[in-house]
Amino acid sequence: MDIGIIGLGAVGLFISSKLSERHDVTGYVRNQKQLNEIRENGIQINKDRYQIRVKTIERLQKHDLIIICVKQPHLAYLMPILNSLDKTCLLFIQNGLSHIQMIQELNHFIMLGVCEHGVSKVNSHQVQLNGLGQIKVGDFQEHNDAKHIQHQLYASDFPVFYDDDIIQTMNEKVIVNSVINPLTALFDIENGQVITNPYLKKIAYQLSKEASEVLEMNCEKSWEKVQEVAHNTKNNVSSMLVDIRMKRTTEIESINGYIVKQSKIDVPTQSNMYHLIKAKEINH
Ligand SMILES: NC(=O)C1=CN([C@@H]2O[C@H](COP(=O)(O)OP(=O)(O)OC[C@H]3O[C@@H](n4cnc5c(N)ncnc54)[C@H](OP(=O)(O)O)[C@@H]3O)[C@@H](O)[C@H]2O)C=CC1
Ligand SMILES: CC(C)(CO)C(=O)C(=O)O
Repeated sequence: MDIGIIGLGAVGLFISSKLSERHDVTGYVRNQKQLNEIRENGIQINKDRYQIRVKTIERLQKHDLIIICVKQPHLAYLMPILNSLDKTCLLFIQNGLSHIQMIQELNHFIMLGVCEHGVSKVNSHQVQLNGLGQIKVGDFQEHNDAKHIQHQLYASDFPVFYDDDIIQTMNEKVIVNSVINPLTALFDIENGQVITNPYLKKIAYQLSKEASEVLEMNCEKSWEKVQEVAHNTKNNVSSMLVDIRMKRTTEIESINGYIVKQSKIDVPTQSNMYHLIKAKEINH
């Protein structure tokens, strides 16, 4: 397949490299320095090197599939650029849920994805794989072809699965992120401490409960999932903590902000997380 990948951060670099083994991959970046470094060094994951074509975003062209791996705050900028392309398949891989509204306006076949790999960016052309997980993809609208595309993307060392209820899976993930991400970002701690510190664990439970009520999910199952992810990724630095450390805008609007906006009931712990992270962002 001819595949374009927008955003060569942790997730984009990882996906581009793995797909480049079987597909024709073009990565799109927004700064010339990163472009030069990838052209010069290729992409490095742990000790392996991969070569892909790389261009700046202004030169985006149509591909059979375009995978969008930028963070939520950067999606709005891409909307007119994507809409100027002839109709094709777009796959959005973001944490959070606020993009669901935005992408409805796109005149393309749209798929959504959930990334469960643990990857962190070492520098502009190098990522570290902390844990091989999987990617789940599903159709956003009816009559799409996510199953067919999933089949083409799948490889045993790069598992991609079809999910016939991707929104449900994204709801489950946003609950986990609404607990782990702000707590780790506020206290500058690794994921595991959210459940090993007894005081934080109480707040974590309250966050999980509020989010589950708003999204009409089973509270106990959600809490089990939060604990499972916190345990399995106990030594990870969450993506929100990475953003806070790098003094970048976080995805709080699309995670806790989304839950607060969706809520018809009072969700004080979720609302507090939202305001505390926004307060930290102001200091950047
Ligand atoms: N990292 C992880 O393990 C996981 C991440 N996710 C989710 O995946 C998404 C991506 O995360 P992650 O890869 O960690 O994020 P990163 O911040 O590492 O990467 C995002 C990349 O997008 C680039 N970018 C932003 N705007 C543009 C643009 N207009 N054109 C081209 N490139 C652009 C950024 O460029 P620049 O460097 O120039 O700013 C950056 O390289 C997020 O929603 C995240 O929550 C989900 C699961 C796990
Ligand atoms: C699951 C978790 C919390 C893993 O770090 C994540 O998705 C993130 O950091 O955004």
